[in-house]
Order: sequence, then C-alpha cells, then structure tokens
Amino acid sequence: MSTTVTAEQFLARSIRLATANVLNSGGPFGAMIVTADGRAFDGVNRVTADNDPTAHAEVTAIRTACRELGTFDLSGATLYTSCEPCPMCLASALWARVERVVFAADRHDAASVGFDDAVFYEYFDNKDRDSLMPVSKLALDDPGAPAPLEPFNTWNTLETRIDY
Ligand SMILES: Nc1ccnc(=O)[nH]1
Repeated sequence: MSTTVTAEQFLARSIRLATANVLNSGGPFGAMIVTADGRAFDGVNRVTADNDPTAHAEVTAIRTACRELGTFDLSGATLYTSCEPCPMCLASALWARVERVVFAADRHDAASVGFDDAVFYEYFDNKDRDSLMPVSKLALDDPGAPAPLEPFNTWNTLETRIDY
C-alpha cells in the first residue's frame, strides 16, 4: 500500500479547510503549501477575524510555511488552494518562489458569492485602472529631499546584503 499523498488529496484538504473555516468565523478559503520533500502547511482566510485584509488563505499558508521552515524561499513547493489565487496571493507566491499553483474553484466562482478577485484581475489588464485606485509617481523637488534611488544605491554597495 502506498502512502503517497496526491495532488487531488491536498486540494481536497484545502477545500475542507475552507468549509471548516466558514464555521470558525473566517472566509470561505483554504490553502496548503507542500514542499518538494512533502512537508505540508495549512492556511485559512482570517481577513475579518483578524481585521487583516492580507490574511488570505494562500498568504497565511505561505507565512506559516516560511516561519516553520525558517526561510523566505519556498522553491520547489506547490501551493494548493480551494480557489484561484487573487493577484496579491499570486504575487506572494512569486516572491516566495513557489514552483506551481493548483486551485479548485475559480475567480468567477468567487465573484458569484461577492468576492472581488475578478475585479482585481481586471485592474491589471485595464488601461483605465485609475478609476479603481490611482497609482502615481511623484517627483520630489525640494533640494533637501532624499533621492528615490538612494535606498537602492545603499543596497547595491552593501556587501552583507541578502539577495532575494
Ligand atoms: N482566493 C482568495 C480570495 C479571497 N480570499 C482568500 O483567502 N483567497
């Protein structure tokens, strides 16, 4: 008998975490990080429970895995999630160097129960994105203002820096 846990089983567990989380005052999302050597870390949505808009299930799973493993680099890991990751979670997975993402429900399913995932995806496609949230570059004209590149120059010259 094999004890190998399959992708389908990790995804099924993510869905069960999501449902259980609803009954525990959380949003209907669950996720797991599974490392290349099979260590698994759960995450559930705690946005309203913790007043933390970044506490999506996927981010919570990434944070838990990184904390427990003592690393900021999840290279080789898979992110399983009960619902397609939003742009924040996709970016978080990219920064964590997650190798691949597997999801069950999609952004349109999330939209059908009032979650804004699809709207936020459109934000990145939309030329008129300023109508949702303006993002602008601002020049600092005051002679006493720090140069925008000052932090990068300092970073570049630091021999003890930890690249990521
Ligand atoms: N995909 C997701 C959307 C919203 N919240 C979550 O935790 N996950």
